[in-house]
Amino acid sequence: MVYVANNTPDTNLLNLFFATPLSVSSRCVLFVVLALSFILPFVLRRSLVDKDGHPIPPGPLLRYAFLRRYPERALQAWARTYGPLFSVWMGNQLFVVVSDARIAKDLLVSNGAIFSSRKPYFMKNQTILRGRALTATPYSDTWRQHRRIAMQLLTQKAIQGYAPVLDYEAHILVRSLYHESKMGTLPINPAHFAGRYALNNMLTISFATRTDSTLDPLTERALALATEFMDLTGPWSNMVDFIEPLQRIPTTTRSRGRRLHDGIVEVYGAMIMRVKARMDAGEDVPDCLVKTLLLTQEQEKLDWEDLCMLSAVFTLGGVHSTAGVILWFLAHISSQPDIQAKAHAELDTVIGRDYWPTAEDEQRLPYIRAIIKEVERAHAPFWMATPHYSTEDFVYNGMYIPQNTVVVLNCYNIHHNEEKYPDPFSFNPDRYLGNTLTCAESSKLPNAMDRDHWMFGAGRRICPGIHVAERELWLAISRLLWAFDIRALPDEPISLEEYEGESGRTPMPYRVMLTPRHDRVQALLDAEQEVTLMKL
Ligand code: HEM
Repeated sequence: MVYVANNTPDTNLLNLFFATPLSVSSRCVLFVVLALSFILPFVLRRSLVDKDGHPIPPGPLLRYAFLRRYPERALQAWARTYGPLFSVWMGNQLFVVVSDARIAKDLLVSNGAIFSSRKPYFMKNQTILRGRALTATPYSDTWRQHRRIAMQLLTQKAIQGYAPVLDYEAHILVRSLYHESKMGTLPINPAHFAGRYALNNMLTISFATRTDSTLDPLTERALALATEFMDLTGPWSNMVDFIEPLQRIPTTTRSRGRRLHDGIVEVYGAMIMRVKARMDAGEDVPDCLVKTLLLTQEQEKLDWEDLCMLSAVFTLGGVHSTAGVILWFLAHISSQPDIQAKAHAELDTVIGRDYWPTAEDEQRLPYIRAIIKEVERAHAPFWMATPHYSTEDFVYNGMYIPQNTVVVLNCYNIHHNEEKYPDPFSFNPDRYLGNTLTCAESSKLPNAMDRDHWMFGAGRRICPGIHVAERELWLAISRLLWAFDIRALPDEPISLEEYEGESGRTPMPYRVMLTPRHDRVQALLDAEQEVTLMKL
């Protein structure tokens, strides 16, 4: 299994000192640099004001080099102390943390022209993605051009074109879980299945292909790259991102980043060449991202790295995130028999047992929709979205946000706001009953407090995969509920607090029992077989 995260970023000073091959003098220099980063009093906090004397938002005095595991806990504690807009220094970088929906809208949406860039993070954006792949591209004409190209495949209309594929993959997901768990008689770890589901959807959209088993080497390789990406790209888990001298020494993290870059180019480069070979041979390759990229490469002036990174980004961004929500759903619902009973009652009344939910049934199943939105709120896979970066000085409510500040959307706090979500730590789908909007529609509401949640980020950088992700989640979750009674094992409690991953979060490995709810399940599942579209 490769879906288990390998969490060893350079978040540990001792690692850095003892695991890195350095001379004594280099160690001394490193020590001084680190000591300065940690100990220096924070003159800057007091002296950093704009020309009119506005101070930066309040925040902790100590300068942090990085935040350890579960940074949302520190952010929540600081938000309580310093308020919904506070600042914190990480090494040499000023962060402003937004913990309130209204402020998020004011800054990231209404002032999107200023708050839509990306910090040139050493690990993610310079070493791994080389400033490409949309998510690493600064707010610029290049970003606009790449986003336009990507969006051609991701609009509501475009996804209608491959709706049958999404439907089929959801079928295969439930079918594989059913058969691999020996018709629900054995406990099963759903991670690899959810991963392959999301992976196949992204492979179809990007490369017009799919994997045909969890043992397929491409499944292993692509999921491993996506896992490594999530582990290496936390917004503040890598010290090397914030202490520049460290970028010049050969740390383990730096080598992992370079290897990951090379792995992405190797794997996705080879897949691009396969699509090209099919097109050159006159095959009518179905519409997909790579076909679009190859057909427009000259006109759009895309180089080889652009092709590799753009074709990889759907898989890097759209696999662990979507699979993560499915895994959080199963983890949570497996100990919620009452909620399942209500969901099953709705399914039996509206859909019946001869067939299962399709994309068209969404508005007819309000309780299932509400469960999905509640999972997205309570278990968003990114508690801090992807940080934005300011490109101009800005003053907000008397607080100065200098140019080149990292702006973090603190979804954890926003999703646990008492005013918007009473009793926020309880899992209560009822809070979303009556909400008929998609996440994309909700993100455009004028009143920030009316929005369903912020799982897909905000403003001009909002996740471009929002439509396809919503469709995937709907099909997978509504069908898992239709097919199974989902139960945790009495002696294997599932943690809803701990997780793996530094940027995207997935639950710690767990097993559940998936017991078929009725005797129509097998017949329906066996109506489809696994197919191979193209062997890579
Ligand atoms: C449940 C699933 C998903 C979640 C929770 C999610 C979440 C996010 C978030 C929080 C961001 C950052 C937004 C911001 O900067 O404000 C983002 C960006 C992005 N997502 Fe997703 N995403 C998901 C699925 C997908 C899928 C399926 C795709 C591809 C088809 C995708 C592609 C991207 C890309 C390319 C970006 C970078 C956009 C940019 O910087 O302009 N995501 N996503």
